Amino acid sequence: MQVNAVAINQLTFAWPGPGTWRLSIEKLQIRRGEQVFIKGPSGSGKSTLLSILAGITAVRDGEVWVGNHPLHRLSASQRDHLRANSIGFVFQQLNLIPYLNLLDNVLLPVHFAGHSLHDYKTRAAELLGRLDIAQDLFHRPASQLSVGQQQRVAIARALIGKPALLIADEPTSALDADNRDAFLKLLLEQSKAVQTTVLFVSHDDALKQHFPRVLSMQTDQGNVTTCL
Ligand SMILES: Nc1ncnc2c1ncn2[C@@H]1O[C@H](COP(=O)(O)OP(=O)(O)OP(=O)(O)O)[C@@H](O)[C@H]1O
Repeated sequence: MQVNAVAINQLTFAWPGPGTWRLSIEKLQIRRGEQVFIKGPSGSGKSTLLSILAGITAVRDGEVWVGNHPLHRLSASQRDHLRANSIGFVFQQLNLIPYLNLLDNVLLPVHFAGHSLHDYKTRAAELLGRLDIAQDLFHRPASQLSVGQQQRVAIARALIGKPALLIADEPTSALDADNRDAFLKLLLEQSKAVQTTVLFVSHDDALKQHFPRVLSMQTDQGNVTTCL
């Protein structure tokens, strides 16, 4: 049976507090291996949706599945476990640890997931090689890398555990057009190589041409966002 990478049914979400904004998604299915561009104006709920899918924000109304894991039924610690084992992240601030060397940065998610680092060292080196990072850089602190190299290390780090899902939140917004396209190409190629489903959020409409599927977050006059 084909299991979706993401399935949402009858989800309604509101942040606690006085705000009127709501997220309402009746049905959304993303197949394994799909590469999806998520767009929407500021405040439309893109980060909220990613936070729900990453299991950081809990849902009470509706169903949210990541693979065959029902996030709506999991405890906070079960969601932490799922996040550490099944989800990779790339953000605009690449969040490399400047004083750790490049290999150790790539291996961080393995460490957090509680796996043996030894088992992943070869894979980290292979991944960095595919991303065109020379071996003599592996033991340099991340702070000594160029921005382009840091981006490639961030891709390697996000994919080291072959996560089911890669969440990319505005990772290209600080880049010029050439760097942006190169980064995106590598991210999509390498995700495909490990069959990771990609959810890529950006304000930049020009990027949607790189993605087979586009989801649009739209907010109506009643301040309710849905995802089409
Ligand atoms: N932690 C929070 N607590 C309360 N309200 C929040 C919180 N985070 C976001 N919101 C509100 O939820 C709504 C959706 O915000 P969200 O950050 O998800 O939008 P976004 O599309 O990611 O915006 P941007 O593109 O500016 O990052 C907004 O009305 C915002 O003010």
